[in-house]
Amino acid sequence: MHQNLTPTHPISTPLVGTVIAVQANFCQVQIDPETEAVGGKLILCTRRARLQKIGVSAIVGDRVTIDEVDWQSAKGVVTDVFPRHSLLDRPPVANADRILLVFALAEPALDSFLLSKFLVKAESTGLQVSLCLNKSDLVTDMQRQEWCDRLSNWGYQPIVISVETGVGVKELQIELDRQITVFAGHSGVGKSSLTNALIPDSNIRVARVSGKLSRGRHTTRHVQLFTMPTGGLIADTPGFNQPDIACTPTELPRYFPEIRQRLAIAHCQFSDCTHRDEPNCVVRGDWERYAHYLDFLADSIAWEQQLQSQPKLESSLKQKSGSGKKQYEPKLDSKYRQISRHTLIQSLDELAEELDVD
Ligand SMILES: Nc1nc2c(ncn2[C@@H]2O[C@H](COP(=O)(O)OP(=O)(O)OP(=O)(O)O)[C@@H](O)[C@H]2O)c(=O)[nH]1
Ligand SMILES: [Zn+2]
Repeated sequence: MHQNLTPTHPISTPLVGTVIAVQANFCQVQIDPETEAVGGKLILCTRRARLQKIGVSAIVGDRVTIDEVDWQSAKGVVTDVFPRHSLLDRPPVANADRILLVFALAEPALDSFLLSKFLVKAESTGLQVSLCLNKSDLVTDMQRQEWCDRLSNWGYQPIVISVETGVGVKELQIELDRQITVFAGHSGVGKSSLTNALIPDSNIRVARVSGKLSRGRHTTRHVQLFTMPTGGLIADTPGFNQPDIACTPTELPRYFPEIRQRLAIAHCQFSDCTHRDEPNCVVRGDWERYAHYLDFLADSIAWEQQLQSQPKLESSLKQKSGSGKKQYEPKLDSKYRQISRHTLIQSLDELAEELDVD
């Protein structure tokens, strides 16, 4: 897969791809891998003026059509942004399929309360949540098994790996095939090591460039998707590292598989049961994370009270109802900022340089 090679025969446009990096009004789009002759190529794009006028912006993960491609310079124009099937706010990622929570079995020691908090935060996105336990080389088989059994009671089947020895890494890569996965987890668990293990040599350059870009002078919050050889895309971002409980007491029970299981087979007497001290509650009981639930319930009550005392914020996404499936339309910018052609070309070239595009 070579970048910036002019195809030997005409390519019919528009082409469809995924936005893998965004900065200001520019984005890098990876053409869908199955596209004939140009699949996998990276095209640096501006947004078509019409999209800019109506304020449609593209974020990382967006599916877009591109046109007016100059194959010599690998530059083009985004002509349309497809509706999103999911939207994460922090980090801003469209169409993510799954959150992969990475924790270490040791160094740092696995803290069940912190893990629980991360899990609740991950569940609150509504995306599929998977748990990956790294550094299996630092624990005995028995310790590993104990954690797996314990987490199975929480409703999770962890994927156990060791980036150090390579155990489980290939299997994880296959598992993440054809999806957009957002990595989350606190510092030191091995997220960066895992990202490097999952990205082949040819992409390491991108990872390094990303580091440079994230320190770049125009950059505020940078997210980038990396392509794995299996075709899956991963985002390793700092956005998830504060697992604060930011949901209402009504929402909280949905984020515990144990509670979901209990409520699937029985009902509490009160439909608005908080599962704390109400009579005939089917949730309250002798299960490991019930204490965590009570703790987070107190946080969620405080969060809701704080929210109610604040002026209502405008929703950051516009939900389209229809076919029964949730869809999110790209949000409209509140302002349309006119950029001079000179600034546009200059910024495009700067971005191209930063992204290391010839
Ligand atoms: N023994 C062992 N050490 C590992 C493994 N994976 C990563 N490490 C080490 O753990 C340390 C932290 O790894 P990083 O990849 O920097 O962790 P991170 O989660 O990206 O941390 P931040 O960059 O701080 O967010 C490094 O010293 C790694 O070499 C593993 O599977 N086994
Ligand atoms: Zn109850």
